[in-house]
Amino acid sequence: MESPLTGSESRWLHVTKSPIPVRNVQDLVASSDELTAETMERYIRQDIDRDVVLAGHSAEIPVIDLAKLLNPDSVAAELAKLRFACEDWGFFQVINHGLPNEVIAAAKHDIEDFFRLPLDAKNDHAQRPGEIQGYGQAFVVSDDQKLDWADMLSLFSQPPQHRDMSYWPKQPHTFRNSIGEYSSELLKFSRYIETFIAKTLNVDYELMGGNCAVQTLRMTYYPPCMSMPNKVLGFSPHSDGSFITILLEVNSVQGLQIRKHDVWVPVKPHPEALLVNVGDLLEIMTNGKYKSVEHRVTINAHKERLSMSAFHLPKFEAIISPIPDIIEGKVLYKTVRVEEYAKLYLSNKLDGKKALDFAKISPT
Ligand SMILES: O=C(O)CCC(=O)C(=O)O
Ligand SMILES: [Fe+2]
Repeated sequence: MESPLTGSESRWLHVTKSPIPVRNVQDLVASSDELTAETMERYIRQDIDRDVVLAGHSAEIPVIDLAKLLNPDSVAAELAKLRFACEDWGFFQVINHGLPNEVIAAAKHDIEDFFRLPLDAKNDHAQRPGEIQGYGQAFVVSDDQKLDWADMLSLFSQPPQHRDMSYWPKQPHTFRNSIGEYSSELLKFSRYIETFIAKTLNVDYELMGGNCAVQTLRMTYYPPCMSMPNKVLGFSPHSDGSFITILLEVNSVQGLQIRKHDVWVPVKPHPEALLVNVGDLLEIMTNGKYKSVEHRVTINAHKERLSMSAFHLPKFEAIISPIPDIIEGKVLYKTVRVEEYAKLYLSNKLDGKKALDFAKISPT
């Protein structure tokens, strides 16, 4: 079947291809006799123990109530909370998000089912040769070539037009429907959140999220690591190259940590909430007022963690720059084309620097 993707969308798929061949972690864990010192070596990080982790702080991640934002009596106070969350945390939980429970339940169910499939069944999705790496350990390779202890499925999604994408996994057979529904509902939710974020800045929605046309979904499975859970990372420290990211913590197993004042703060999954974070492009547009905060995922000795991230981006042709009305003082970020930024972000050629650093205007 001919891919219905348009030019810029298929370019996105090209840039997400894995730069190095890597073994599928879930498969590796399943055949435990292969977990030798040699195979583990690529995952072990000697220095994670040195990082300070602040337990007991997770409850403080702001909780925003979408119902209160939609109520004229409570909107002002809730917007103040949202503004504080974006400035101070870069992360917030959203309750009363409006996604139907059954849509979330069906998506969670199918994500769990997908990762339970044997490897060749996961890979069984029609795709044009060489076009995308839909399933597998993708581009998450840190500079020292240490690998992340995770398996992932990345789907480019822009419902409802692209339900006919040729690379949906064939199993579970309800997957395309459940993930498609979730994706459509999430898009509606994101419009609200982007509108309210624009309101916290007193700018026009069209200037901000109004051009967020692209939603990419990434489902991640973090296998347990019995032998050395404190020596591997599920996801290396990074900030998201999106405008905003919306995370569904599929089975509510803890693992995500966010960096705040140079310590890692664990995020306690909130079963009723969606977790939203500020991405690099929103940081650029707000001239640094809203922070795209670094985060990572740790591994549990006994429990698997499953999550689904939805990255919201403006279309690839869009040009991003600090919005004049928001700038206080100096302009700190360059003007970037979304496509260029996405390529840089995914290129793994950053010499230890974050993509965001390249968008900063260096002080003269
Ligand atoms: O799995 C998670 O909790 C976070 C995943 C993440 O940070 C990402 O997909 O960018
Ligand atoms: Fe992330």
